[in-house]
Amino acid sequence: MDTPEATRGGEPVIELRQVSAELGARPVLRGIDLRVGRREVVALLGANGSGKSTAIRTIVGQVPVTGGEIRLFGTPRRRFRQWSRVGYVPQRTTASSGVPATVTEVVSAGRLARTRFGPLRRADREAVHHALEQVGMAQHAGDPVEALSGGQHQRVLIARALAAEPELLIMDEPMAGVDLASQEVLARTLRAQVGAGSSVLLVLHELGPLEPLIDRAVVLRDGCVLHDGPPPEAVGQHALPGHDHVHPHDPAPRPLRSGLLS
Ligand SMILES: Nc1ncnc2c1ncn2[C@@H]1O[C@H](COP(=O)(O)OP(=O)(O)OP(=O)(O)O)[C@@H](O)[C@H]1O
Repeated sequence: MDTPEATRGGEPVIELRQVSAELGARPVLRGIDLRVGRREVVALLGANGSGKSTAIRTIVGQVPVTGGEIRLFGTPRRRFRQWSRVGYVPQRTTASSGVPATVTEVVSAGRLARTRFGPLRRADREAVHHALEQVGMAQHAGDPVEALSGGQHQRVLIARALAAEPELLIMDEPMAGVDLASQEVLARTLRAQVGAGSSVLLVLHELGPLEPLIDRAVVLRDGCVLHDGPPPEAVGQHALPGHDHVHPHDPAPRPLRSGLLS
C-alpha cells in the first residue's frame, strides 16, 4: 500500500491531477498536473494565452473544471472551506475597481476570511497594519487607492493577501507593470514569507528578482504542461528555442527574449 504523502512530510498544499477547463466552450487547460509541496515556491510560466491565469483561477474556484481533480491541503477543492489559509493576489486590472476605498479598507477586506465577516478586533487591525508595513505602505494607510501608482497598488493587493496570515500564497503576475522599487519590495516580502514557512504558487513572465526563491518551474504551452522541474535558466535557455513575447500589461508592449517561457 502507498504511504500517504502526509506521513512522509510531503503533503502537497496544491495538487492538480489531469485538470481540464474551458472558457467560452474553448478548451484552455487540457489535462494538467501541478503540485506545490509544503514550503515550496513554484513558478508557473508560459507564453501569453498558454493558460496560466486559468490554471490559477481554477485553483481558487473562479473557473470551473471540466475534468480532473484539484486538492487544497489534501481536501478536494469542492469541499475546501479554509480560505484564510490561502492568500490570493489576482492579476492586476484597474486601480480600484471603481469603488472608493482607502488602502486600509482594501487590506482589511483580506482579513474577513479570518473574522468570518464579523467586526475587526484589535489583533485583526494589528495584522492589517503589519501587512501594510511588510509591503512598505503603512504611511499610505489612509490614502484613497485611486491615488496610488501601479506599483503601490500591487503592494496593497499583496498586503490584502497577507492580512489573513495565509500559509499558501497564490499570485498571478505580481511583478507585472510594477516599478523597480516595488519589485524589490515584493521580492523582499516574498522572501520573508517563504522564510516564515509559506508555500507559494506564482505566475511569472520572467523569473527576474524572484529567481533565487524559485524551487521549481512548471511551464505551460497551449494548456498542457511542457516542463516541470528546475527553473528554465538551470536547464539552459539555449536548449529550447524562444520567440518574441509581448506582455499584455505593459503600457508600451515590447518583445522580450524569454526562451522556454515563450
Ligand atoms: N473569458 C474568456 N472567454 C474565452 N476565452 C478566454 C477567456 N479568457 C481567456 N480566454 C482565452 O483563454 C486562453 C488562456 O488564457 P489565460 O489568461 O489563462 O492565459 P495566460 O497564460 O494567463 O496568458 P497571459 O500571459 O496573457 O496572462 C487565452 O487564449 C485567452 O484568450
